[in-house]
Amino acid sequence: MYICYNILWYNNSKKVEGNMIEKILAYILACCDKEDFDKTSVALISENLKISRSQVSVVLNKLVKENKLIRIESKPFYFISVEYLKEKAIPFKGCVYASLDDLLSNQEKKDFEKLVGMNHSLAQTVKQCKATISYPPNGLPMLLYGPTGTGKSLIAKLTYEWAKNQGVISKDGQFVQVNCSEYANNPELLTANLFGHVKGAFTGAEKDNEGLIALANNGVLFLDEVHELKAECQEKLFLFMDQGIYHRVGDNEKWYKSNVRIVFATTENPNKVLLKTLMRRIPMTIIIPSLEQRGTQERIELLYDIFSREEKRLDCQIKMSSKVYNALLQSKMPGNIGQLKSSVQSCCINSLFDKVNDELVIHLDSLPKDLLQQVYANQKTVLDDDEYIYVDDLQGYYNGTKEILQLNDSLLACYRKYKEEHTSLSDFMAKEKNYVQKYFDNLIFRKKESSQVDYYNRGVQHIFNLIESRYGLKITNNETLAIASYLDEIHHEYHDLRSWFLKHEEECDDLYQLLQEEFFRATNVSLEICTYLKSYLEMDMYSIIICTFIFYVYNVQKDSRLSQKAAVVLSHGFSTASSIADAANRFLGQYIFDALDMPLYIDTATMIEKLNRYLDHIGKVKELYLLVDMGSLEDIYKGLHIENANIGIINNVSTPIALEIGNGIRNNVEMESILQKTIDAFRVNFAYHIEKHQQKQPVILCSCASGLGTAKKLKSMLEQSFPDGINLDVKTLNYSELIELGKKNNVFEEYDVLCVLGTLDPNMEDIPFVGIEDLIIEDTFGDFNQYFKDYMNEEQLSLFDKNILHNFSLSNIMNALTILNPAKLLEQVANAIDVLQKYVGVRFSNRTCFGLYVHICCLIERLVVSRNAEYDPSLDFLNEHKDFVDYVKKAFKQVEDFYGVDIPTEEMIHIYNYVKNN
Ligand SMILES: Nc1ncnc2c1ncn2[C@@H]1O[C@H](COP(=O)(O)OP(=O)(O)OP(=O)(O)O)[C@@H](O)[C@H]1O
Repeated sequence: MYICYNILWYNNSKKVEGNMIEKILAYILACCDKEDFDKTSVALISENLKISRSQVSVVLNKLVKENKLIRIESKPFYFISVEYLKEKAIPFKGCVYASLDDLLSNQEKKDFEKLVGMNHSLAQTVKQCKATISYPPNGLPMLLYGPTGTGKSLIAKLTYEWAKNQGVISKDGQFVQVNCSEYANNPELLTANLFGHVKGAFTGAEKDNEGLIALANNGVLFLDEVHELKAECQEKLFLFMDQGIYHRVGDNEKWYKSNVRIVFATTENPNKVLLKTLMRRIPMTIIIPSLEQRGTQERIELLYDIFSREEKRLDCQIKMSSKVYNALLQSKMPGNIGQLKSSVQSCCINSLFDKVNDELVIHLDSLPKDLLQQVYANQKTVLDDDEYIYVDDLQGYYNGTKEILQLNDSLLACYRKYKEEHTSLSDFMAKEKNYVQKYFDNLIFRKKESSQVDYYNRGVQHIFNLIESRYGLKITNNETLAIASYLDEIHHEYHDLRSWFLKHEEECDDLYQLLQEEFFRATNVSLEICTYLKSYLEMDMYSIIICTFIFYVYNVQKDSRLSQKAAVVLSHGFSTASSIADAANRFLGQYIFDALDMPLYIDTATMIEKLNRYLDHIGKVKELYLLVDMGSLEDIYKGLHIENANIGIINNVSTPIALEIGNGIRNNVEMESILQKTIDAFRVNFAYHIEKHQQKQPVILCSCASGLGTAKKLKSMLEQSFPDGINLDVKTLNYSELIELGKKNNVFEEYDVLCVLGTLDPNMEDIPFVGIEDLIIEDTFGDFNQYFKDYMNEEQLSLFDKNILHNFSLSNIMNALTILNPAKLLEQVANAIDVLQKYVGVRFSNRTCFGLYVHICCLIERLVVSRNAEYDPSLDFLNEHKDFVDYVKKAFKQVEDFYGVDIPTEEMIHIYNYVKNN
């Protein structure tokens, strides 16, 4: 549909196009001036200006993208001029609104909109409050539990306001707040105030008092600091909570009724301070996070919220020095948001006399004493350059381009470049993969402790277990966590993401189309992941999210050790091949077949071209099964660009044939017998052909980031592990050459590299990597022998396993690899790694620990031996991962001092990669 519009669009001359845009803009502005907003629908613009609907549509979309129009998504859509909104000083954010009311009447924030963090750290809290207060028929009691100053009272009040605005409680229902701590020494008075009393009930009770419970009838009673409520008073509440009836103090005869929703709040552990019988009656306990748990963005937003109120109150602009800003942003505040608020207010009071021309300037000396002390204790803050920050600027800081939107922008920019400059598809993919990988890496290292992330994490784990069994695609725990954090970002930035997407929808769909055509398997896997996620999270999976997953999966997929065999159904017709492949994959319960749908009248050359593009993307395979519908088998295989693999082609494909072949592939049956068995079973008129390409000699490549010396020692340990009579070749290669030249290294030209064995994954396309740690740990070394199945019989394989287990014990490796005292070195490195785990806040798996032990021990030895070697300072890495470098420095200080070495930044990158792949 879009393509069609585009053709029309470009067919018009520029001048006509310019006139048309002007005309439409002027028409919409005139309608807005007359407040005839509903005359700006596509149909009415087209009718009044006599321009075709499709042209109007294209212009309107373009103008929304350029921020000249706002789109109101009612039925039908209509459009508001941004010039008009600016003239009328009507504030707006984003370019799409659900209704005109949303845009025009929603200027004053109402109920939860006043709560900073409602879409972020408090999103779950707000959801819980809304659900509890509106639970039929009369809401349920709830308890807000969190440290002082975290906003419990505010949340209670906003819950009440929300319920009133939604009509959950009636307009006359009041919010009645009682602070139980004020009555700590006089519990009887609290009882009398709550339940009311009759005249003469106690000394001083000169007249009847109906009490706060009666006052809160049809509204909300908020009992703050409920831990101060004495046990007798808690007990008195039970009957009221159960049946809504009570006696006034001094009158045990008459029953009173009140319909009240109760919200409790406490700073103390409710299970310790409240009666169990009371806790039983409160079905919902909502935990409110501390200021520290809210994250920097939200803290800035809070600062903006508090400061802008002070600006209104003082009727002036406020600016603060960057030191003040840093202190307010970074200081520890046990009193949480309450303390942040009072600190800001005290800054304003202390600076009041420095007000010049309606501008209040806040310097460091206006900070409250406790913050000032923290500033002096933290030299870094004091040494910052002094600049001034206006309160209005803060908005830009927390609204600043969100990382997820930045990622999307980068993905689209790269796609645009690919289209405009016709760069190669593989370069384009490499760049896109990089953006996604970098983004996910950052997520791994960002703090992400929230119940929401935990929830996503469990879901992602479950989904990837399913994906692993179907597609053989494995991801690490860290990757699961990164995906969970990505979903958390989607959830938090949903509104901005949605606006972004609507603005770029057409381009995202184009990108998706390209990926779908070129990257079959990654697209299929991603679609399946997104379908699961969609039902799990109940959120729309925009095409840009699916594209992100495609890039991600494409990257992970290349490491998959199961991709040694590929099978593709190739058939004429709109979706014949896809249908066969899809049905077979479903029956087999595993993803075996890709599909290439071919137009009916495609010639053989074009078909082969398409097939070759497919082969380029699937990477290295040892066996390729081609299931075709017709055509000469010879013509096809002769044109294929595939090396070092056997190709089995069979014609007259159908679903049963695909099933038979898929079953053989799944059970690892040899190619020839699969195809012969299929022919025998179906006995129809079809043929197969196997094209055996000459095999290069197999080789195992040892290459270690810790140096060529380590690689050579590994080679000899591996050779000693081969059973007698096995003469597989093992070669070594310098790690930096491997990284720099990749598959252009001669060894790849001459040999069929089965896998790379070493200390750090060189991340090579299609070449599996086995870390030494995989051989040390019994659970994972089993994966290693799969590369030798074609070269050893069962008996030899089992002997090989035993030898590996014995030769590759940690102590054997250490003894073989270092000349330093291995036990001492290992102990020191292990201690340092323990400390590093604490700093980065991530627990390393056994596998990562073993990998790091071997890698770092070898590194230390290398540094000791080549003390004067020069290293690249890797400034980019230093800048991007300052914290990590600091952690490593601190954790390894003792090791460095003991051996008199300095771990260079270049090496930190390797350590970082280990931790990242944890
Ligand atoms: N999320 C928020 N957005 C905006 N302002 C907030 C937020 N949370 C708290 N505040 C403000 O911080 C101050 C302290 O909040 P509040 O009194 O509600 O905390 P509390 O948890 O009830 O404290 P306490 O336990 O000491 O009674 C209030 O002025 C409140 O308006």
